Amino acid sequence: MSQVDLPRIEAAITEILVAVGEDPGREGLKDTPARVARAYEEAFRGLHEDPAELLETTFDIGHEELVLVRDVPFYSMCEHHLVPFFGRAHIGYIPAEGRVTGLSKLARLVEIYAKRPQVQEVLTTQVVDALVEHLDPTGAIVVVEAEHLCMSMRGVSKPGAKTITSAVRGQLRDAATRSEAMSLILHSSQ
Ligand SMILES: Nc1nc2c(ncn2[C@@H]2O[C@H](COP(=O)(O)OP(=O)(O)OP(=O)(O)O)[C@@H](O)[C@H]2O)c(=O)[nH]1
Ligand SMILES: [Zn+2]
Repeated sequence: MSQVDLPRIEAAITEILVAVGEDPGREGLKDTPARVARAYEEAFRGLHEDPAELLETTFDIGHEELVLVRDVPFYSMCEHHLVPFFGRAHIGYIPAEGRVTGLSKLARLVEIYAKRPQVQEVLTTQVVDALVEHLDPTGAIVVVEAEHLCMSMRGVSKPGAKTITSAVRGQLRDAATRSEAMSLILHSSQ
């Protein structure tokens, strides 16, 4: 069973359509509330996913240097306007005692926090703090670059403006290590 109250979303969307002056009974809109409910279920599914479970399995390969997965695309929903913000996340960490997680898990971790009503700064720190809490790495870094549709399609109307946020923990706060990670990340943006 879905953990999301789909009928409640459907009723709310019907109300919104009426409120903006539309006819929710017309042909093109009759399935829209149900479609939007399913789309919201997908857009907010991270609320029901557990990062502890995701990062439960680690394996020891004796690697104690930086591991960085860059250019992980994501789509999230701005919690102020409920419109998308989207871009790329870069996730790096220095494994403690050689214990690493699967590379895909780093991208899945971004998904867990992106698929929620969100602000970019919080997305960035939640991902880095989950790495620290569940992998206990020597260091961790997360950089997020995104375009916010609430700034592009409405309001200030500045399409193309990019917001960049970063969060660093542990040894990656040291200038040399941080600069190595940042140069690998920036290289990807060329
Ligand atoms: N810091 C931060 N701000 C965000 C994010 N997403 C949207 N915002 C901002 O949230 C603010 C909300 O401002 P309000 O004045 O309450 O809302 P508003 O009248 O719709 O503001 P405008 O977007 O300027 O029209 C706006 O400045 C948005 O640009 C985010 O991820 N981080
Ligand atoms: Zn917004």
